[in-house]
Amino acid sequence: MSLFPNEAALRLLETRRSVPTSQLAEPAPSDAELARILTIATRVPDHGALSPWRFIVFSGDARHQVGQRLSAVYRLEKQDMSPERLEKFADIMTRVFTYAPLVILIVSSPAPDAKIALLEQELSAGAVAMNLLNASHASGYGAILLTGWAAESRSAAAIYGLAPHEHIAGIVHIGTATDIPADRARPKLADLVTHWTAPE
Ligand SMILES: Cc1cc2nc3c(=O)[nH]c(=O)nc-3n(C[C@H](O)[C@H](O)[C@H](O)COP(=O)(O)O)c2cc1C
Repeated sequence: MSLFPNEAALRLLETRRSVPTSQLAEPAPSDAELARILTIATRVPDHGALSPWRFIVFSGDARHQVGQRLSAVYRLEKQDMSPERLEKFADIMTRVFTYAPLVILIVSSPAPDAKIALLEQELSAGAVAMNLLNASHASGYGAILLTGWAAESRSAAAIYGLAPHEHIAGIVHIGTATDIPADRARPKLADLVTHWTAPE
């Protein structure tokens, strides 16, 4: 017996693609839509039911305010860069959370003393990211998962208030797509799938 066969859901999964931040505009999901998207995002395989992830949401002015702080610590962290490059990238950091109207950090927050392997907990955070992208798509919004310095730097992590054992699994930018981007070439299944058979 199937729980919930749904051709429309399959079509939805088949059509999801990332929307570049340059094509993400207002409006963002409403608070109610966002609550539903995030609830769906948490519906993931999670060995030990640890919920080893959490979200930090940036909207409105908070996106500019965090950008100012990111830019300041970027300047401190990258003092070996040439002045021109430093200026260029520090300026980008002021804007890096403002391209889309809504930005969500997925924080991998593994339970420090759990018996479940760290990799399994981090994979669960990856599953959260994927569900978040699909739920955004199903809600009629465009989204993309990005990383980069703002996701990797420990100075940036301090700005978000991460604990030492936490990491950014991804930064998801969400908005209304101004255009439907062309799909990229997808991997050929035949290159990826083998069927194991027992040796003779
Ligand atoms: C963990 C992770 C981090 C990523 N970081 C970036 C990034 O910083 N910049 C980027 O252009 N794409 C990044 N990507 C790729 C995009 O999220 C996306 O997969 C790609 O644009 C292809 O789009 P698709 O989702 O339609 O396949 C990342 C993907 C993953 C899984």
